[in-house]
Amino acid sequence: MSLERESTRSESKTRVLTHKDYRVIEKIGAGTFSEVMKVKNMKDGKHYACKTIKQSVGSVDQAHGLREVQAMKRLSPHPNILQLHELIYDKDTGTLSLICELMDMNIYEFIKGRQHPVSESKAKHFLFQLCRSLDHMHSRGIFHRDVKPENILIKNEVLKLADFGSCRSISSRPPHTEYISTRWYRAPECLLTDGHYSQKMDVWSAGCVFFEILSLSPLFPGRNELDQVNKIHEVLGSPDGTLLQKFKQSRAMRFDFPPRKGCGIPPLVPHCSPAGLSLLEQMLTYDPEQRISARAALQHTCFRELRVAERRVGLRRKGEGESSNTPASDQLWRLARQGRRQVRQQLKLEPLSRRHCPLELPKLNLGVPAHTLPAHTLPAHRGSLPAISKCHSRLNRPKEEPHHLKSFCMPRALERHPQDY
Ligand SMILES: Nc1ncnc2c1ncn2[C@@H]1O[C@H](COP(=O)(O)OP(=O)(O)OP(=O)(O)O)[C@@H](O)[C@H]1O
Repeated sequence: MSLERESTRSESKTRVLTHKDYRVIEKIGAGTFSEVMKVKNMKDGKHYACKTIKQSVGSVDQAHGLREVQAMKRLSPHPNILQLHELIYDKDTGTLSLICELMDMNIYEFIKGRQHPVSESKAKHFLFQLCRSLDHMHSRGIFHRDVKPENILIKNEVLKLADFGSCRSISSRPPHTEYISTRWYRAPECLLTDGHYSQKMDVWSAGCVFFEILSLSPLFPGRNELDQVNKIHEVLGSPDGTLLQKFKQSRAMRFDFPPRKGCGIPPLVPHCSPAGLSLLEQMLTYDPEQRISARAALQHTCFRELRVAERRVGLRRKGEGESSNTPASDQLWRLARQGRRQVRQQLKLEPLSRRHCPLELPKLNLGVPAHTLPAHTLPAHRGSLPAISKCHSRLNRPKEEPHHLKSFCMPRALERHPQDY
């Protein structure tokens, strides 16, 4: 078997190597479109994750054109983006494998079967890193479109966003016709418009993930798209007339919701601090234009301790000439924990008016082309959950509807059963 390996850094070099370069240790994950194995590099002795794409790829050029590969190359290196080490392409079978850094587990695995809630400081530390990865991505003109616990990987308190197979260029103009995002994490604009959504959809999904880490159950576990909208309205209420009108303008079919008041988010996470709740509510704002951006989220009061700790790590690193052995994120978390009591006391002393939630618009760097394979080689949608995922709540995690359901069934269902809302 001849395999071609291309370093992701020097794209011009292609060399033939044998399968002996990597030894498979065990299977660690599977998705609809890939299988992921833990492998050992026989040369450097290090362990990696090898993601083998199920669909065959026609050529090395096509492999480099895959949006997942393009996005990983464009976004790396970043402390919160999964690092692509190299690509391995088997000419004979058209099999493509992405050799990536190895992580311990995904966020779903981290929370499933837990008896005790994750502390808010830990959940915030994860969310901070997730917002950093999204801000980085959005500022480079790409949005992810499938942020969910299974696509967020962790190792030693460090979080990395993974699975860039659904990502899209921010500069590509809506309507987006592909079927995207996993139902429970799908933003209202994705559910209620014909593809008129943008990077704020990632912020919604991240808000759902934050809630899930805090409460150990999904916030909007819809059984289908119609039920998904219903679940959102149970909590947030139905959108007001102006917003509804805005959504309707970008949907071919008619839909109406009788006014409904939701229960709100606070009773669902009674243990969450006011600052945590404030950020959660801003991330889960129905109107994408009013929803906080990833960049503004990073400046939220909720992350003040982490920002302070980050500055301290930065200063310490500078002082040590960047030679610390402890990962920055570990140090950050430890420092944040140390400083928490101090900050809590400060917060008690501060007048309420100072606990504001600053808003700021993201700087978007437009113009990243979306690289896609021809339709016959690229899967039409990438929304389903990995086979290894098991139900951790009373409901099964969602299996995705086929593409045609997105286009036709949802509006008809809404028209036929407006009383459901
Ligand atoms: N670098 C890694 N380190 C450790 N585990 C990983 C790594 N990459 C992927 N995994 C595991 O494999 C699972 C599937 O990976 P991934 O989501 O990238 O595949 P996919 O086929 O694109 O999935 P999907 O069906 O969501 O599109 C992840 O949820 C994770 O548990």
